[in-house]
Amino acid sequence: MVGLAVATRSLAPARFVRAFSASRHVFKSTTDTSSRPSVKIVEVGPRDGLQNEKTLIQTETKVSLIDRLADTGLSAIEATSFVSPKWVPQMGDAKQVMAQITRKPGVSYPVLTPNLKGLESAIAAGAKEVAIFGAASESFSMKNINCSIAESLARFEEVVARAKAEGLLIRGYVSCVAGCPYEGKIAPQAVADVAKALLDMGCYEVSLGDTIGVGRPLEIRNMIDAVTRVVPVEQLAIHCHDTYGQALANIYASLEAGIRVVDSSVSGLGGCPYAKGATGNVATEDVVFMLEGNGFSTGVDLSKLVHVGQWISGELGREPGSRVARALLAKE
Ligand SMILES: CC(C)(COP(=O)([O-])OP(=O)([O-])OC[C@H]1O[C@@H](n2cnc3c(N)ncnc32)[C@H](O)[C@@H]1OP(=O)([O-])[O-])[C@@H](O)C(=O)NCCC(=O)NCCSC(=O)C[C@@](C)(O)CC(=O)[O-]
Repeated sequence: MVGLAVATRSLAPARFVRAFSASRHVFKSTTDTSSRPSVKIVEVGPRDGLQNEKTLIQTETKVSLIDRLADTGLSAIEATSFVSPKWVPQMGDAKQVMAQITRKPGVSYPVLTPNLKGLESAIAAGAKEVAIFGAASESFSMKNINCSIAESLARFEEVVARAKAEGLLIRGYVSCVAGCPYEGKIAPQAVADVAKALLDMGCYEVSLGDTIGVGRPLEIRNMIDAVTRVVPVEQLAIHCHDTYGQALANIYASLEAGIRVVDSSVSGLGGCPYAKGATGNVATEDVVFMLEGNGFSTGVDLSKLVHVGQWISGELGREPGSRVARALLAKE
């Protein structure tokens, strides 16, 4: 908790110092932050968080969100996606977003690219990292990217080859790792097969997405065990939606399995347009609070992050979705 306390003292308003101090007793304190293992957070709010918003959000709001997030210490911020605007209209300003953000040194701004057309646009927009996104469920793959799993992998091979030729980093996603909105339970082996295919084609990391938030810790652990038989745990990330309130528990189970990269969304924004009823990603504020209190270091300034979450929630006309933010703001 010392990392948090230090950040709070130097950067936050006095009321936050009081709020954090009041909650400090729940943590085991350590003075040596350098000895703490680090967990990388991939902030997906500007993409996964906003893609499902029904009302078109101004480009300048998206840009401001990304720039504010970069100022919290986050080192990876998924900025947008170069998908068909007919499929996801909210991401139709991907080019403008990439042109207007301030790229902070040390921060990566990955973007989603489902096909070569998206990749070429991403390259033209100056992206240095792209993400391809497959699924462990045939039905979800059809609904989300209009092709079978096998077709998607063949398509991704082309995307990866071209991206590598441009010197880009490529991240992979597997959706529906615990369940599918159309097929129900998904076998861990199906997840392992797609994850391995993505890694083999050249992804540096594969993020395991519980797209509809139905997984529970034991199921998530069994799924990770199946995946780590074919993919090194160091190359995995976990991506939890919080539909059934299991996200933090599932992340904890993933940490126990050795995963050290966690995707999350500021203020718990989000939901997938092709996964009806699924709520947002786990809130980044809640993940940071849990990790920092459990001996991990995230490099993220929680008080700044809470303010960013409060700001974007205000822009969207709703209360912050993070439990931690609500608790701290209530103390103001
Ligand atoms: C993959 C396609 C394009 C196939 O869609 P399609 O209709 O089969 O594609 P197409 O090749 O037949 O093209 C149809 C039209 O789209 C255009 N088009 C084609 N590609 C692009 C592109 N890249 N950028 C811009 N335009 C594009 C193309 O030019 C054409 O335009 P038209 O000739 O009709 O005017 C479509 O299904 C699509 O865009 N899907 C994206 C869906 C999506 O973004 N879903 C959310 C992200 S995944 C997610 O949220 C899960 C994740 C990652 O967070 C992890 C988890 O939680 O599990």
